[in-house]
Order: sequence, then structure tokens, then C-alpha cells
Amino acid sequence: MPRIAIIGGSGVYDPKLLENVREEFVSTPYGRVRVKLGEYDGEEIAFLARHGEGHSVPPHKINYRANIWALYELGVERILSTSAVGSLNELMKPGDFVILDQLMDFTKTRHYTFYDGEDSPHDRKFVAHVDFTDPYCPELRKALITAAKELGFTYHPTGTYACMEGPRFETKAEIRALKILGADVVGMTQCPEAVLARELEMCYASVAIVTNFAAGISREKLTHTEVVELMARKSEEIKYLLMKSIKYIPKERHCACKDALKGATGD
Ligand SMILES: O=P(O)(O)O[C@H]1O[C@H](CO)[C@@H](O)[C@H]1O
Ligand SMILES: Nc1nc2[nH]cnc2c(=O)[nH]1
Repeated sequence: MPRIAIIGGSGVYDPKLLENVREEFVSTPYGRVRVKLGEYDGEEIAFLARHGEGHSVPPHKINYRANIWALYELGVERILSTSAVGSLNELMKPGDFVILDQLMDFTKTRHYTFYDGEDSPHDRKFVAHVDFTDPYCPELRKALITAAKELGFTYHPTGTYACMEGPRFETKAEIRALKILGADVVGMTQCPEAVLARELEMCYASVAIVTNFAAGISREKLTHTEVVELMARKSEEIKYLLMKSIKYIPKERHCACKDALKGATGD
């Protein structure tokens, strides 16, 4: 049973670090999910490509609830993910790693919770308001930071991620506004992925890779090609970062993530 899962974002479509990889289709109340399972360092690890292996699913159409529920069904407790981002912070340059610690949600049409009351397609038909003060697991963040430091990568130990609906990139005015609001980087997939993991009391952290300066800061036109090309150039470093981070993930969970539902339902 995999305790740890990796969700690969743009440019991260296969688990290059796993051995004896096999594929499983996991049925969930939100649909079927294709998950790869393999071994690394004596541990069974689950991997899923957020956009599908051929990058066929755009950010606003990803079945986040099925993905996270599937990992929960497999027994996953800890999720590490990658996110390709634009930077609004001149100190966070293309190629830099940002270990996210905060996020802001500007998405519009997504499904944000498992707890839809009576409408829930599972037996968790209660209302739940989880704490999301710190949206990322401190223990996973520490593992990522320790690994990035040890590998000598250019990284930033904190960063605020603004999640936009997409699939278009931003206007200059939107980036100007997000900068005033305190965002460091901008992407399209952390919401609702992070909160859905929290709702199932799973630990979640994301390493953002800056692929470009955001609209209006970059002098160039923004392209998905540039994003995927930079991610391809960083694929080895991303693999090493994930491999080393996994070694630093404590076996025991002492973070608040595991008790996220305590007090959330009013009982
Ligand atoms: O967040 P990931 O999955 O890395 O993908 C990022 O890359 C795409 C834009 O090029 C968007 O989907 C954005 O969210
Ligand atoms: N929303 C958004 N996502 C990205 N992913 C990579 N670069 C960007 C960007 O500039 N904006």
C-alpha cells in the first residue's frame, strides 16, 4: 500500500524514479483514475499525471476530486506535487524552485469540496469546514527544503501561489493586481487540489518550478511551449529533488493534517 504519492504537473508525465511500475485503475465516486504504482528506495510510491500522460486535460477540467479520492483509496497519506508557474517576484527567476507555503484561489468553475452534504456521492454526507490557515504540510515542506538545500539547487523556502482559472494566461492588469495582493507565483492547478487533500486528512505540499516571468513582467509573449520546454530541461533536477525529499519524509505524521476533520464538522 503506497504511503506516498507524487502528482506530476505540466512536463512531469512519468515516474522516472520508480521501478517495477504497474498501472492501476482506481474507481472513485467521482470517476475512474489511472494511477501508476512502483517502488523507490524500498517504498511503494503512487504516481499520477495531473493532466494525463499526453497532457490532454486542461487545468480547469482536471477531475481533482477523483484524483485525490483515488490516492486516499490506495492508502496514501503524503502527496508531493509539482507545479509549473509564472513568477511575479523578481527574486524568483525561471529555473528556480519555490517550496510553496501559501496560496490564493481565483478559480471559478471547479468542484472545491468532497463535503456536499446530502448530495455527496459517498457516505460522507456531513458538512465540513476544514482549517486552511496553512494550506501545505509543514513536514513535507521541510523535506522538500532540506532536499533542495542538500542538492544545491536555487530554491526559495516560501512562496505564495495565486491560482487562476486558466486555461489562458493572465493579463498585465491581473498580474499587477496579484502582485499587490502579495502573490509570488501564478499557476492554474493548486486549487482545489491542495484543499481536497486536506479534506481527506492527507498531507500535501507542492514544489513550484518557475518557467517564466508572468504577463507584463516578461517582455516575451507567454507560451505553454516555453513552460514545457523549461520543465523538460529541469526534469533531472525535479527527479532528484523528489527522490531526496522522499527520504526525508518522516514515517510518523505529527502534523495537523491528519486531524483536519477534528472540529471541522461541528461535532
Ligand atoms: O500546474 P501545472 O500542472 O504544472 O501546469 C501549469 O502549466 C500549464 C500552463 O502552461 C497550466 O496548467 C499550469 O497550471
Ligand atoms: N497561470 C499561469 N500558469 C503558469 N504556469 C507556468 N507559467 C504560468 C503563468 O504565467 N501563468
